[in-house]
Amino acid sequence: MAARRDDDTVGAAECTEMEPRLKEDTMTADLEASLPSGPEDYAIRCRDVCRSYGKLKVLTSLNMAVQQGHIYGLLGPSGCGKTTLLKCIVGTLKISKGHITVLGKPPAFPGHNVPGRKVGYMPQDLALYNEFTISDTLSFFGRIHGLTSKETQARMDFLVEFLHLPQKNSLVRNLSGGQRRRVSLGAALLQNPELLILDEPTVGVDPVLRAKIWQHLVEIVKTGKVSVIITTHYIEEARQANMVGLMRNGRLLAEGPPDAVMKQHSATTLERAFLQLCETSDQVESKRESSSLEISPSFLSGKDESQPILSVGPAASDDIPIYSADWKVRARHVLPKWRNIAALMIKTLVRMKRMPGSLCFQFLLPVIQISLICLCVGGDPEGIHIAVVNNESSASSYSNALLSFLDNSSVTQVALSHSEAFEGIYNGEYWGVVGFGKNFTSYLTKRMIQRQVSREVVDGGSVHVWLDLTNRQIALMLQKKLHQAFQAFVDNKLSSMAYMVALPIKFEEPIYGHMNTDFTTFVTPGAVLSITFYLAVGLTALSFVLERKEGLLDRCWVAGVSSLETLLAHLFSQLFVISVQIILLLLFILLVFKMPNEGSLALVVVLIVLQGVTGISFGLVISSAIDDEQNANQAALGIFYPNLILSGIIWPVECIPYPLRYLSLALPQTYASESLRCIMYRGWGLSRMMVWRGFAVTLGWNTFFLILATVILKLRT
Ligand SMILES: Nc1ncnc2c1ncn2[C@@H]1O[C@H](COP(=O)(O)OP(=O)(O)OP(=O)(O)O)[C@@H](O)[C@H]1O
Repeated sequence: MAARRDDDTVGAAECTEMEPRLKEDTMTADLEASLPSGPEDYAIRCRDVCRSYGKLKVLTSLNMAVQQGHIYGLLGPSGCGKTTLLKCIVGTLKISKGHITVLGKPPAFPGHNVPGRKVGYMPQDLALYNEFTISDTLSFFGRIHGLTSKETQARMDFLVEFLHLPQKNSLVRNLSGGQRRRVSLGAALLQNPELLILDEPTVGVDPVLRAKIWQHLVEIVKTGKVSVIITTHYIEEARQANMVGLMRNGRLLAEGPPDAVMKQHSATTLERAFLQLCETSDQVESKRESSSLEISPSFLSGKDESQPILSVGPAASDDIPIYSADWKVRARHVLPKWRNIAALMIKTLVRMKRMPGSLCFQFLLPVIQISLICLCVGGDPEGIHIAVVNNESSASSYSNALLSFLDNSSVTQVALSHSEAFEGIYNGEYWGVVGFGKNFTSYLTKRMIQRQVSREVVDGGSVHVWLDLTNRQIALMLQKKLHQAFQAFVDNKLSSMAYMVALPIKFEEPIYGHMNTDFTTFVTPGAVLSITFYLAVGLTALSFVLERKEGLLDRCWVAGVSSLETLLAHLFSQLFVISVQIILLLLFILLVFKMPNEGSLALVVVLIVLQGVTGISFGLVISSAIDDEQNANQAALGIFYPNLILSGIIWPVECIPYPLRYLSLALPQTYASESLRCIMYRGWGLSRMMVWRGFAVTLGWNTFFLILATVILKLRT
């Protein structure tokens, strides 16, 4: 550890430097603290640090120095900016102005383990995974810090005893508020960090344990290798700190050893000294406001405000060194660490294991959805009532013969008189009226065997149909069923001579597909992609939102996990879920619903998996960009319907008018659905443009979404 000097005069000298700025409050500091000799002796140095939330200035030109091997108590009223300052120090918040060094380098400097193993951070929020046990929690952070399981176990045993934690296998969600705070403190202490940053660690902790925690902090800093910065609302407990910084309205009012601060204000308690400082500060403020014309320009400069009334820290104007790292270190810093990815993946899997109901639901949901689509969409309507007005009375008439060929499962015939039939269709009771004239049999026979017949014979020998066309699918089905019944009737009556009454258009065997291909066959490939995509969006859209809200994202970041590692870990663990979903989906559509697959099953699987990855990536974009669950849900849901409609999944793209069609073609599922249909129904491979472009578009969207999510996450942490 670098040498420190004990010098009572330095602080006084530095205070003297400030005299012109705060003449009326001249305070001769009687400082007993050992002062550092060089910049490397400071665990933390903040110079001219500014930070705002929108228009709200939270930190204004703040200067602070935490010496190596010291406990620094950061005190101040609620809302004065303590948490904001700590977040700036650990690098989870960016400062708008100024300079911060932590353990000798700026936070997040390449190759510097801050954030990382060197810092133990206990945020104000609990930032714990509720589904974890105490043991899971400490093991998770142990893995991230690269501790061996033996080391983690040893530290865990110590911390459980030291912090009076319950059984290691107790679930965090079942612990009391105070117990959770202690687990959170344990996670910060786990890897024996060089710098401990503790945001109100003693809230909700009983006085005995509070004293024990302070005793532990005092002990660990004794080695000189560990420094601690701690915020607390219990001002008096900070007397055990080597230094205290009293903060108000985003700046330090005073910084010095607790005894010196108390002596300065002839106060018997630190709390009293703090109150006096606040009063003095208020008086200075009001004096400055009332006699602003008499005050020297230097008083008015922003820098004055930044200087604590009592200070032992270095002058803010010290030269700021330029830090550099060679390209290898930079490259290593950017590259994701598999250790962290593995730790995060294990974390997700453990959480899944702890929620088996939710996991089963996730696995079964796609199967339920595709089953509903196959069962309910695209099939022929059944039990459709039609009114039959048959003016022929003979049982052997052609009308009766023809009606006997009508598919009874789809069409229910109701024999009625002409007036009843039309009254029924007008009342919405029937979807159609089928009428036969009284000479239908004789006229039809004439039509079939005579070369030339009158219009009256043609008309009388025709089946007359009046349809309710308000439901196109039902009307189309009735037309199809009547044509099929007539064809079957002709085949039956004329057998080999049936060709004589055939239409002059002949549909040969289809090149691809089957004569009786239904709408379900068209919908299913697109539906499979759409289900996979949206379930993946749903799985990930909230992942960061909740973690960010609970402070978990920040905590992991301070532990040294990068944005890219977080993204990749989410991607890989969700891949496991979507793989199971896809296997179940395929089993159902191919084996249960017997959808044809003429092409390569491997291509089918790869395309569906890639669409799942696109969904995950898109979910990650939502999750990175949006803070609030409701907004994230709305974004995921809001995009669902337009995408479904525009992707040609439920209706052909060819029906979409220009220029909307260009938008449709650019969407992730339009070409992909077409590609999947080509593979499954035409048996095509990757050499066909219609197949490979589905893969290309999907890969393009994957890359775009992943880069976008990484950039957003990086910018926001
Ligand atoms: N994300 C945010 N967006 C907008 N304002 C914020 C945000 N976080 C904090 N603030 C505001 O910044 C100010 C300082 O907040 P901060 O949490 O740093 O205070 P604090 O001193 O830690 O308070 P406490 O002791 O109550 O935790 C407060 O006025 C707070 O409302």
